[in-house]
Amino acid sequence: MAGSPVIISEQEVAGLLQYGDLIPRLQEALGKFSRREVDQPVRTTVPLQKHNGFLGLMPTYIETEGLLCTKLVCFYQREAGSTLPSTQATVVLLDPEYGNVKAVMDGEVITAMRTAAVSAISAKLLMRPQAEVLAILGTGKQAQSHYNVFTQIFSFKEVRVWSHTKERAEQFMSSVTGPVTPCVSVEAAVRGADAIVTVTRCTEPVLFGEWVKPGAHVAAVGACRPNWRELDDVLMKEAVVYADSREGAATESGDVILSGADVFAELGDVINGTKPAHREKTTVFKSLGMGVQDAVSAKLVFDQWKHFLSRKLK
Ligand SMILES: NC(=O)C1=CN([C@@H]2O[C@H](COP(=O)(O)OP(=O)(O)OC[C@H]3O[C@@H](n4cnc5c(N)ncnc54)[C@H](O)[C@@H]3O)[C@@H](O)[C@H]2O)C=CC1
Ligand SMILES: O=C([O-])C1=[NH+]CCC1
Repeated sequence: MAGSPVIISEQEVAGLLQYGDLIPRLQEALGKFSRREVDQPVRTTVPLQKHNGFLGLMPTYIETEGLLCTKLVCFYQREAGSTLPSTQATVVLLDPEYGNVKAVMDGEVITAMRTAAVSAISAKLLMRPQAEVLAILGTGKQAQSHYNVFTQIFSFKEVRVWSHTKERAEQFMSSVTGPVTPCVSVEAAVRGADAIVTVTRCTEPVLFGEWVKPGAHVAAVGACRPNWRELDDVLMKEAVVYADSREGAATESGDVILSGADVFAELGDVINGTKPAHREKTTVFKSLGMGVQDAVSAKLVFDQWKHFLSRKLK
């Protein structure tokens, strides 16, 4: 019989989700997605014109796991200096047999951590093993989660960060626990970098191919609308381009659509061994974010939550 849904708060999700559990589950899910074992349409978006944003609906069903889930995410192009959040997300887990809601949980931590974890998987597969310098463009929530996971699983000698405002760069520097070099320009941040993460709210290119070291790996995380850009045409055309979802990139990514670049493979194809990882070349991983990533993250949270509850009741 269907019970009442449980509500899991942002603090609880943060306490229950660990990169060590998340990364292998996401890697497995990306492989399944590319083997067409997941029902997950491209995100539906409803424009919120008055507020310069979108509501994204991200349903997913993995029949073999009995996993039915949807995320609701609002994302905005905020004015410079706005203190309002640029994304707000909620994840809903359902029982596929009864159709009832099992859990409603905060989606902020899930969105921050699963996106960074997927970028880390792209770097694990596509970055040169001897990579020494990481550059992060942007200093918001995604910049923080990317800093955390990249410094946790790789050994960079230097991490550089660029922000379009000095205040945001200072805030970022004081919020992270490890060393970081602030840079005055994008060019200064990315010249000579082996890995570059773009996590800005830019709608025009901010990262130019002429500055990128040949053989570098770029995880391009922002610019999730067909007319938004973070990377220029030179970089998109020179690099081997991978995406989380080929269909998603063709529908939502301004960097892919407006540059006319080909998507060589999905990350899942590399995981499945059906497409090669061109580590020796300049690579771009175009991340749009997928419902399947939220679904497996939410299942992890819910399973952990039930585990702790049953221990408490003993
Ligand atoms: N691929 C995916 O799965 C996901 C992508 N995103 C995208 O990642 C990006 C970052 O998200 P959050 O960190 O949550 O946002 P945030 O608002 O916390 O941080 C955005 C950063 O971009 C900077 N920025 C804003 N306007 C800029 C401009 N015109 N030029 C350069 N920098 C600018 C801000 O100073 C800040 O450092 C957004 O584009 C968001 O839509 C977010 C969630 C998931
Ligand atoms: O996957 C996601 O949650 C998002 N992608 C772009 C904005 C939010």
